[in-house]
Parts: sequence; C-alpha cells; structure tokens
Amino acid sequence: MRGLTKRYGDRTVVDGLTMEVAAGRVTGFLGPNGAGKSTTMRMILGLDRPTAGEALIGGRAYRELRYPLREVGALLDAKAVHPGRSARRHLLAMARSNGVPARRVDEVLAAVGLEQVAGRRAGTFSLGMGQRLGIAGALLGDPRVLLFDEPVNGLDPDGVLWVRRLMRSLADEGRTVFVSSHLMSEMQLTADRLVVIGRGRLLADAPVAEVIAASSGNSVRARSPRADELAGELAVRLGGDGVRVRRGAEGEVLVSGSTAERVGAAAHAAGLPLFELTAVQASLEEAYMELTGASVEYDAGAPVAERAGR
Ligand SMILES: Nc1ncnc2c1ncn2[C@@H]1O[C@H](COP(=O)(O)OP(=O)(O)OP(=O)(O)O)[C@@H](O)[C@H]1O
Repeated sequence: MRGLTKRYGDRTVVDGLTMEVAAGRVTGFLGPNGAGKSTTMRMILGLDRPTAGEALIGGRAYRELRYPLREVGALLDAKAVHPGRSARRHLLAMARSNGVPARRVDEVLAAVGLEQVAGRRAGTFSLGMGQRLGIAGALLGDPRVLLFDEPVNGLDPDGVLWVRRLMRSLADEGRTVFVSSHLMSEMQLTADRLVVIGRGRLLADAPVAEVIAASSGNSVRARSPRADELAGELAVRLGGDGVRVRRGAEGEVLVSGSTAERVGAAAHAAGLPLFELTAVQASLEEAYMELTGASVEYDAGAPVAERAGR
C-alpha cells in the first residue's frame, strides 16, 4: 500500500497508509471499531476505489488480475453467500468464474471440515459453519495472498484453534496472510507482525514482540521485607525519565520504565534485601490499549452504574 486513502465526503476514513505486508508471515491487522480496517481490505480487493494512493498485490492492482481468486483469496463477510445455494454449488460457481477445476471444490470442503454438509443450503448454516465456508472460498484458487476479516468470529474453541493452525501453515508455505481481529490474545498467539491503525492512520507496523516491548505496562516487581524504604530509594535512584515507582501488594514495589538489572543494582546499592525480582511483561492487549487510546471513535465510557455514581 502506498499512500492509500479513502474519503467519504469530508471524512477521511483511511488516511495515507503506506506499508508492505510480507510473504511467509501472519500479519495481524488491528484497530478500534471504525478505524478503517475493512475499508482498507476492500480497497486491496478492488471493492472500493481509493481516493488517493494505491494497493497492489504482487505488484499489480486487483482489477488487473485475470483470475483474481488464484492470486488473492479473501474472507470479508461470511454472510455474503446466496442463502438458497448449497455450499458446494456456491464454491462451484466461484471456481467456474475463475477457471479453477471443480475437483478443487471438494478439496477445500474437506480442508475446512464441511464435506458432510456440502449439499445443505448455506442459508441454514450456523455462524461458525458460514465462517468455514468463507475460508473455503478464500482457499479455493490456492492463492499466494490471503486476507481474512475477523475469521474466528463465531467459531467455537476448536474452530479458533483450527483457524490459528491454518493461518500458521499458510504462512509457513510462504503465503502472505493478512488478518484482522479484535481478539488480542488470539493475535498474540497467531501473528508474527502487527499493523495497528486508528482513525485511518498507521499507529504501528512492527513485530508482535516489539509492539509489546514498547508498552509502559512492562514493569519490574520487587519484593522486600523493607518495601517502603525500597520504594523510596528506587524513586530517588531511578526516578524521572519515564520511570515510575509505586507500591504493589503487601511487601511489593512495582517499577515501570526500568529493567530488573537496574532495580536489582539500585536495591543493592541502597543495602536493602530483595526476596523477589521479576520482570513482568505487558500483554498485547495492554500495549494495544495504550497505542489506540487516543483514536478510539466509539468510546462507551465508564460502565453505566459507575457513571451514575453507584
Ligand atoms: N460506504 C460508506 N460511506 C460512508 N462511510 C463509510 C462507508 N463505509 C465505511 N464508512 C465509514 O468508514 C469508517 C471505517 O469503517 P471500517 O468498516 O473500515 O472500519 P473497521 O476498522 O473495519 O471497523 P470494525 O472494527 O468496526 O469492523 C467508519 O466510520 C464507517 O462508518
């Protein structure tokens, strides 16, 4: 994507996105509701026309691809299926439109575990079965690039695990996997790299570990029988410059913005005993909240009871 931009009237919903989604990796695409993730994916797939900039797949725009399903597979909206058509017929129609051999339909039905219900009308499918059918459609043309918008939405734990393994194996085969999700714990397990957007703008594009490392939620927990003194000494010796020292549970001091080495050395220099020194890593969820805090569009605010002062 180069300077990819979409405006609706005077609202800019995707704002100059420039990034490369690399092959052989699972790239998670994150952002608050309304951040512009679906619009970005729709522009990549030629469903929306960029106001400015471009999105290319293997160097070419979607509309230039002769058999797009063989180059890029996508699951955008699992409900975008004719409800009266069977799963097999739906996939057969897609296959025919892109010169994909009919036998491939049975292969992908088996790959997503829908062979038993292949003759059933898609309109009778549960949310999870619909997701599986959508994934089957994405895999149909054996494409090098795959886009998934919220693929685990509605799946049971087995299904979630299955999608996680599928993404992994697709990336391990050297394919490009670009997947949006709101489930941070899931992304922490599945993605190698993260692209985070807020209000259409790029907030982060980095390996998962780097996004987490940048969070101020990373802290050091020290336990001492002289915790009050320790907190005071650490504040004096390490304080300032983004370092925060506070008391935790009984006997505990929490230090953010520093390292276990520095905290240990400072305690030693102060002559205070330590019974425990632990580096506590922030979760991806914490890192994400911090990154996107300022760009949340639909903020529900405090729970109702809290707002009412109860
Ligand atoms: N056709 C349209 N006309 C006007 N505004 C639109 C249109 N399509 C999307 N938008 C607006 O663009 C913004 C981005 O929407 P988009 O669906 O891309 O966000 P998203 O990141 O996918 O959100 P979610 O996580 O809720 O799915 C939203 O504010 C939406 O209202």
